[in-house]
Amino acid sequence: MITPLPHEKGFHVSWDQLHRDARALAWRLDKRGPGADGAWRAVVAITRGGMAPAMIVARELDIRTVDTISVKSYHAGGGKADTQREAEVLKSPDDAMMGDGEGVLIVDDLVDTGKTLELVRQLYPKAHFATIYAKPKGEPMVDTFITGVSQDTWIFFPWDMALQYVEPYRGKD
Ligand SMILES: O=P(O)(O)OC[C@H]1O[C@H](OP(=O)(O)OP(=O)(O)O)[C@H](O)[C@@H]1O
Ligand SMILES: O=c1[nH]c(=O)c2nc[nH]c2[nH]1
Ligand SMILES: [Mg+2]
Repeated sequence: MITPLPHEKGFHVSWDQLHRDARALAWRLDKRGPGADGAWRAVVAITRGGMAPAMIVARELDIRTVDTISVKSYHAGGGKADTQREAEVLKSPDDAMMGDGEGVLIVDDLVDTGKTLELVRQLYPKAHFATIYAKPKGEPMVDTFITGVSQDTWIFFPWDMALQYVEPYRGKD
C-alpha cells in the first residue's frame, strides 16, 4: 500500500459521491460487452477497494455472476518510498469462469501507479478493466474510468473515513 503522506492534495469522497460515480461507470459500460447483445458475462472486484464499486456496477447492469481477485502490493525494497512496487495475487477468481477474461468486467476503486491492474491484465488479457478514479501514471492500464485526479492527490474513500467534530474557525480565547 502507498501511504497518503507525501501527497500534496486530498480528494475526499463521500458515500453519496461514490454511489453516483459508480453508477456513472455502470452506465458508461452498459451494452459495451464483446457479444452481439453487448452484455457482460461477469463482474470481478479487485479486493478490497473494488468491492463496493463492483457491487453497484453489478446491480445496475443486472449481472449475477460476481467474483473477486485479491491483490496485495508492497515495496520490494522494504517499504521505502523510492523502491519498486510489486504486486502479488493472494486469491484468484474461478478459473473456468474467467478463461482469458473475455466478456468479464474487472472493477477497482482506482488506478494509481497501475501496478495492480498490470498484474491482473497479464492474467486476463481480454477482460475489460474499469475504475472509478484514475491517476495519470495508471491511465494506460484502465479501459474505462470516470474521474481523473492528479498524481499528487490522495483519494480518501468513505470506508476509510469517519465524521468527527471540528473546532469552529473562530475559536474561544
Ligand atoms: O495502481 P496501484 O498503484 O497498484 O494502486 C491502486 C490500488 O491500490 C489500492 O489498493 P490496496 O492495494 O491499497 O488494497 P485495498 O484495496 O485492500 O485497500 C486501490 O484500491 C487499488 O487497488
Ligand atoms: O485510499 C487510497 N487512495 C489513493 O489515492 C490510493 N492510491 C493507491 N492506493 C490508494 N488508496
Ligand atoms: Mg485495492
